[in-house]
Amino acid sequence: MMFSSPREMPSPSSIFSAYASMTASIMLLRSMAHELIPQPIRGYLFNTFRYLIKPRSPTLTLIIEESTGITRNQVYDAAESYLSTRVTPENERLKISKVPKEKKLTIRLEKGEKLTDTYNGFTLKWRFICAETEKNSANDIHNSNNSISVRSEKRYFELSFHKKYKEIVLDSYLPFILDKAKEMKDEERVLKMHTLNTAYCYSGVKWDSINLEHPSTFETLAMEPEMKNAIIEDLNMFVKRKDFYKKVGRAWKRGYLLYGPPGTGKSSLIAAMANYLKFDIFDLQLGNIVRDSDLRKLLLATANRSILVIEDIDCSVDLPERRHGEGRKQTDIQLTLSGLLNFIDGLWSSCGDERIIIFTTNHKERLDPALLRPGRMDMHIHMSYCSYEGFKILASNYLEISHDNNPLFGEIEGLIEDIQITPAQVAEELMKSEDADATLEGFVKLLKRKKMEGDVCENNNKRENQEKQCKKRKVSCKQKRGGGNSKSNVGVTQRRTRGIIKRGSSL
Ligand SMILES: Nc1ncnc2c1ncn2[C@@H]1O[C@H](COP(=O)(O)OP(=O)(O)OP(=O)(O)O)[C@@H](O)[C@H]1O
Ligand SMILES: [Mg+2]
Repeated sequence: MMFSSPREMPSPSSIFSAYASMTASIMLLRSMAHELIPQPIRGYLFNTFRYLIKPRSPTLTLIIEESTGITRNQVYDAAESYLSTRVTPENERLKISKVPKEKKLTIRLEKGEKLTDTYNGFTLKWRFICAETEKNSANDIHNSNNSISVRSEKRYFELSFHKKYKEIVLDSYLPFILDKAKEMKDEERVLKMHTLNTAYCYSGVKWDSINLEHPSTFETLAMEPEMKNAIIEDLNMFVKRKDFYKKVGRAWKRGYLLYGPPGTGKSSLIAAMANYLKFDIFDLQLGNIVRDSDLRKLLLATANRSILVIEDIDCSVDLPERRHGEGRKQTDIQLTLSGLLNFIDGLWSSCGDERIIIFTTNHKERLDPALLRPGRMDMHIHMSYCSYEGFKILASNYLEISHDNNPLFGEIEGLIEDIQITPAQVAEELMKSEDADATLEGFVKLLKRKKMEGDVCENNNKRENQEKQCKKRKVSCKQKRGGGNSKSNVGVTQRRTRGIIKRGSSL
């Protein structure tokens, strides 16, 4: 269609006639297409045309369905947990529930609820959708008269964000949500302590479990900070090295030997490790196991992500004699600790992941050297008497005081390093009263008293040692003592090394 001059405006009648002729052409084309192009191709062309002319949206929406068909969708479950922590005052309807074993209330979004989250400085919009669907039951397809329609709910999340963040969302934001949800699940997990039930002695022993409610954590544990950090680092390294263990062909396990006097926190450290890793504890009291077959059965019944504890192994190594004394056949007794370790190694290499084994003893020197040789246990941890660092942790836990707000700390620092006092004894002293000053004064008196006793004891030991040395060298001890400056020994005590960690080459 042409206009007489480019400056001339088209008249309404000419616009109308142009529109009419364009519509007529489209109608003609449509009817020709109907005649000439088959239906499926026509549909395809129509959709393509629509796609091409549709205005582009900058937003990408991901649909996260509850199930993948066969199994649950982990992203959905993770998003559900994660979003419960992102609830804002904008939300109007939330679902709240609690089941008996859970510690906390569970919060979930109600259908239709929306949430806005930010990640790396950009915004993401979440919407929870719950759509009701109606399906005919499969059995009734052939029998339309009796067809039963089954109502079901389809639940999913819609996650919308700007398209340019697609990579970040897929590679970083969603993995972050998966990790976060795992962390939350671990936190909520109720840990179990499994002990042997000996009531089944004749039909074999079995595990009984109770909730592990030991409150010990690395924060409450009185230990040298370097030693504590070394243990935490070792545990962190262990849990993240699944692929490494697989690559080098080793069982994914770690062994710790805790040794030291009673009351220095060996059992507390085990509980702290379990609470930190969220691992269950299996407390294997070897004294209650009679047959190898029972031991095998018990070990097979332990779960992954667990700590197998064998306490007081210096007592357990006498097992054969004890059993023999009880009238058991020698053939029943094939258990030595290093034999047990080999056995566990073999078992866990084939069926076990993320296993920790901990032996404790009060007398390391009494242990079978085979157990102590390098490579047997990965870490030897010496739990020793309370140091000043340990005291500070206990004082803060029990009395909520620190060296900044109490002048007696200086005096305690000077005294405690020279005295053999276990953290258990310190804890007991600090629990005596709620009055922090009075408690610390009493504690200082106790340390002074102990120091007096300790000095006498240590000086006596020194004299005995000197005499032994003198005898060896066939020199008269009296002569030497007479010539020496005996005063120099008075009041001098040696500082003990507290908390030694020896690392064996890994198992
Ligand atoms: N290092 C520590 N840090 C904090 N508390 C401790 C520590 N050591 C001991 N305690 C306190 O003393 C109590 C007894 O300690 P624990 O049972 O851990 O000692 P243990 O070394 O296992 O003793 P045993 O050799 O007799 O089994 C604990 O419940 C805890 O209250
Ligand atoms: Mg103990």
